[in-house]
Amino acid sequence: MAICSAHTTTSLHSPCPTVSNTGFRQKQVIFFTSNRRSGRRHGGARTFQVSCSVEKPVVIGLAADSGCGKSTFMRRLTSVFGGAAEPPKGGNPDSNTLISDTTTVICLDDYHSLDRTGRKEKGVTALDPRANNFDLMYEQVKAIKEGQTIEKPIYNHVTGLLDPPEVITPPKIFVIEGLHPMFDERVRDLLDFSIYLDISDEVKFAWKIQRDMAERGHSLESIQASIEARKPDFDAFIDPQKQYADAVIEVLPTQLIPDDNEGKVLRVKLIMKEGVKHFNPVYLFDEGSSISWVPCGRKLTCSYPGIKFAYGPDTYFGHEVSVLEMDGQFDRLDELIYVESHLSNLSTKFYGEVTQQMLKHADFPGSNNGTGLFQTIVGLKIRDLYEQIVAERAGAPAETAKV
Ligand SMILES: Nc1ncnc2c1ncn2[C@@H]1O[C@H](COP(=O)(O)OP(=O)(O)OP(=O)(O)O)[C@@H](O)[C@H]1O
Ligand SMILES: O=C(CO)[C@H](O)[C@H](O)COP(=O)(O)O
Repeated sequence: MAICSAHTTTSLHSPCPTVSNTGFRQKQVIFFTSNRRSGRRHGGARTFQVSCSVEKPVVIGLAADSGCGKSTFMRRLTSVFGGAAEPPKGGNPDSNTLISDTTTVICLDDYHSLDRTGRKEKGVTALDPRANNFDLMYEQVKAIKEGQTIEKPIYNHVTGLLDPPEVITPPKIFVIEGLHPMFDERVRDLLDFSIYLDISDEVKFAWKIQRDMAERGHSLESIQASIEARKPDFDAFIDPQKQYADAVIEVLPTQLIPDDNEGKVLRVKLIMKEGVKHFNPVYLFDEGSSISWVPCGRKLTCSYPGIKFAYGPDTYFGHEVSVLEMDGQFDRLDELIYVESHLSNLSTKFYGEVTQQMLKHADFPGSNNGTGLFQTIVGLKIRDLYEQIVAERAGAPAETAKV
């Protein structure tokens, strides 16, 4: 079993033992501290007493712009593993980290090297690599992957300052989510699986308005200005990461309503890279064929503008991919079972698990459309990938369900 949990005393840089060991060991912790005013930081090693064991975390990267559904996706992923995720107990109330029994999700905003004032003074956005410490990101993700405990900085979104670091111990599944998980080649190479949430400008705008106007009291003009100010850096540093992703969830305006500008009905594509170890793309009806399917009728209730699925092979940044697409939205979530029964390679443990997950989180954004459906499916694929990696390490073939 994997987890190295930190206590508060003890020794130096030793990896977890190579045999299962539930006793305490002394261990080096890689950390960085920062000066709130200057944004300058220094690093070092502190020693902790830790309990170690052999299993090393599987590392997942999730990239997207701010406000594009990363937190919602993470809640769906954690739920697939059966637990609820919470901030570290007794830690900084403004921590960005979420921990469940199986997963630890860290937010890469914590590797901002410049605080809000520092960025303003230097005239750079948080998306600019110069505002982020990729060396530390790499060292700490690598350390976690090797089973070591780290002391990770915290970027406080409430104050805009860099807070004192928090201790992160290696979980079974370590998720790094944020703006740049695939930007730095060294970090990218540590990922066992990567996902990019590709939200089109029109949809991003609609979601931002919904959240920032309704929930945060921002004006329409300020939301528009903030999106436009970020756009050059988004195009230069964030968007190109999608070429490296093993799965991309692309969210576009519907094609079912001519000239739709409401952004409520969505066309969502799940782009799955072929040939990725431990990842078999989902397919509709017949693997490798090109399919167009309108399921509305006796088994699926559809009000205007209906629902349309498509599936087929394609290329994406020179890679062979399979693409599953859903345009439209569900009227009745319980009827999703009809769609689920026509999909294969879902990596569910039992018939209807996708539908069950979707019903469980019917109140999450996107539960009535392809965003929720594909996020749930990717969550199941990650569970499958994790189980295969663990079984491989143990020298046994994974007992994975391929419903
Ligand atoms: N699938 C979806 N359908 C509709 N709206 C969505 C969807 N996903 C997210 N949103 C909207 O976007 C907002 C942000 O979602 P979420 O908090 O999951 O994104 P995030 O990427 O974690 O944001 P941030 O990085 O700013 O914390 C939600 O409050 C909701 O308004
Ligand atoms: O792009 C972002 C990722 O979440 C944020 O804008 C960035 O982290 C800066 O945060 P804040 O706006 O709170 O200073």
